[in-house]
Amino acid sequence: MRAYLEKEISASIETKQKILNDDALLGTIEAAAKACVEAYRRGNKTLLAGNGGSAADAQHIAAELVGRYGFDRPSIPSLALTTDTSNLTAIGNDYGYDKVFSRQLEGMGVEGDIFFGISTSGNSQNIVNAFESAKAKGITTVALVGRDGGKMGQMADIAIIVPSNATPRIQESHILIGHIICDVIEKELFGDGVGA
Ligand SMILES: O=C(CO)[C@@H](O)[C@H](O)[C@H](O)[C@H](O)COP(=O)(O)O
Ligand SMILES: [Zn+2]
Repeated sequence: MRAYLEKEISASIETKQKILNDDALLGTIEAAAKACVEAYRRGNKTLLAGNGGSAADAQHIAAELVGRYGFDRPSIPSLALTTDTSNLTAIGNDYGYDKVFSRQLEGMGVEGDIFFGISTSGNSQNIVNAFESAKAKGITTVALVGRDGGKMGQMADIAIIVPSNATPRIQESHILIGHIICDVIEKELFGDGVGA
């Protein structure tokens, strides 16, 4: 058992070490954080969606922004499209599960917003559809994905592709990256900034 636990923890660290060593990948995280800061400065918001564990990540990130991440400051607008069971069940029932995020995005997203689609495969159809709706509305798309990036990695304005094929390892890196982006947004908008 102990050896197995050590192997799993090492695999998580190795995935994060690969991110740290990948200059281009760090550049995509930086680009996403900058896009969010610029969107907030012009009065826009962020929207997020994912399935399963990635739904939890979407909600977690939105809550860091609306509530607080590291220090007290005004609320930062962010909406997870995974939380309203009336929307999810009505849209799923009437239009199909593959429309549960795109329909909400069409109703609540406005030009200049940022939409984060979170998926380990990059191929969840409800997020692929939401990316199409986002593009039609002038909403910037950020893919937080893994493996080869999937369809979302090809479609997104900014594709953050975690270098792993293991779903849990990809998710662990997604929340690390999500936390860092929240931290940068908070410090750039209401703190001393994070430097160049
Ligand atoms: O958290 C996990 C597995 O670690 C699961 O709940 C997982 O998120 C679900 O199977 C998702 O439906 C997978 O979708 P995706 O990451 O390919 O978009
Ligand atoms: Zn999981």
